[in-house]
Amino acid sequence: MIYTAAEIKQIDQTATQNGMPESILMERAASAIVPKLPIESHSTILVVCGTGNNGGDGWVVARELAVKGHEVSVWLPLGDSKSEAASTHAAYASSLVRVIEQPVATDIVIDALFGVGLSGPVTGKARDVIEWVNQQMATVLSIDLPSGIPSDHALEFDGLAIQATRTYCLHGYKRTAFLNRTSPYYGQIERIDIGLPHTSGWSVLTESDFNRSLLERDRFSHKTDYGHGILIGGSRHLLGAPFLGGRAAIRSGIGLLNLSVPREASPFISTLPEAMYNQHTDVLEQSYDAIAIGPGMVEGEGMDTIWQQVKHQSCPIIVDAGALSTRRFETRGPLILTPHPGEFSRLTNQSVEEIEGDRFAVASEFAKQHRVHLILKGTYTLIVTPDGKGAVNTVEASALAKGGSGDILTGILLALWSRKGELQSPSEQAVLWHALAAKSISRTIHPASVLASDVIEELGRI
Ligand SMILES: NC(=O)C1=CN([C@@H]2O[C@H](COP(=O)(O)OP(=O)(O)OC[C@H]3O[C@@H](n4cnc5c(N)ncnc54)[C@H](OP(=O)(O)O)[C@@H]3O)[C@@H](O)[C@H]2O)[C@@H](O)CC1
Ligand SMILES: [K+]
Repeated sequence: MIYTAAEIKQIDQTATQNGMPESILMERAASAIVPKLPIESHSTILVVCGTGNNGGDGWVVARELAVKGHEVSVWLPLGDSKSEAASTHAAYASSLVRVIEQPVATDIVIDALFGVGLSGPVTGKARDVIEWVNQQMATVLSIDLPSGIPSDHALEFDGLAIQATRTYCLHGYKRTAFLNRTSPYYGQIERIDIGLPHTSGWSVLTESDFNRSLLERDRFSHKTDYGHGILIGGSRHLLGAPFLGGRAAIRSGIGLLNLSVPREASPFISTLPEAMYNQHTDVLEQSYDAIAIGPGMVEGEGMDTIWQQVKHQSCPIIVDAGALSTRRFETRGPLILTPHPGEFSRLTNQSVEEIEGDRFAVASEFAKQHRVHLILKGTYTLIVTPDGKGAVNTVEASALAKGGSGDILTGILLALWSRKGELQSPSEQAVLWHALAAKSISRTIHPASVLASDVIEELGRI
């Protein structure tokens, strides 16, 4: 689960009001973190504590490590704790550890300077403290967040934050763990359960969330059980995209596929004989289980006429690439938009920087406002439902950073949305499948060298 700072504060406050004091939550956090710390018996440890509750967590971790016999120093560069819970812990812990005035080089630095209480870019003496930590050769282990990293968005982040080796995120992840500008500071991330209830609208997708039963087939099934979709794509100069998308749809198990392509694509039809063909000028006579429109299309070239027909269908409609260029949100069935940040910038009139700096909020707001399913692509693709809730894909696959990848995702989406509503979260499963196939093929072909068609062939191998 992923939380904003305000959500964490609310959860914290509810717990406190119901008899679960912050000091106990700090105990819980520390007792869950300490066994996970990669510390050897001879390691020297410096815990850098700030004046808030993040510093309080640091104090309890320091105490526990000292009790276990480690050599622990605590540095309070910003002065004594201002929080009551942290002060209580500090009072006892300071009798067990060495409190130092000047920092010394150690093997391990535990960063408990700032957590979710940071507001805006770091000011004052803390800037020097962060720079000092970043100059050390030590393993840096951050509690909750790398200090200096904001929790929710990167819009005001000025680049000054602790570079962690590893970050232990308390209760849930923070949004900035999945933003391009801030995620590198986290190092490896690990979530720490502190026994509080989960209430977030955002979840994290990992490899284990991929539903492998997607690839199962009933021995008595028929092609119509797996859906009939149509992919409309291509333009005079972009003829490959619909074929990539169509092949991906078939490799993702679609029962029947129509490809609607421009007349100029005729020479390529023999490359995908498994599909049935239409031309863009044909009338959409049949009803389909899902429609995908856009790969390789450009505005003009009959797009408006095609859209007029498509929008009256009541099945799910996946809109990608060229078909995203104008704001078409009125459909009878579910609408699934799949923009990359540049396309999303044109849809929202916000800059790519604004989108990338605050993806979760911008994507959620847009999905709610237009009542659409949104797949905002990127290293951490967001999959958002019309209620503004969503998930972030954390299966990273650098092989997907090339032309053709989006067409493949559209094909997988078409296959999964065609399956007559039998699937839970077809968009999430499509994004995971796409990333897992790319990750899998990258084990035998270097990611720089992987072709979009290699990813398609891998879909059936994961
Ligand atoms: N439910 C949970 O998950 C639980 C979470 N817990 C922990 O509590 C942490 C949150 O603690 P928190 O709210 O006390 O804030 P925290 O991050 O320590 O920072 C506050 C300090 O930052 C300072 N400061 C602010 N902005 C600044 C700036 N721009 N530049 C410089 N300074 C700035 C501010 O200074 P002030 O404004 O007061 O002068 C204040 O001293 C959370 O991350 C987790 O570790 C657990 O303990 C319990 C359960
Ligand atoms: K921290």
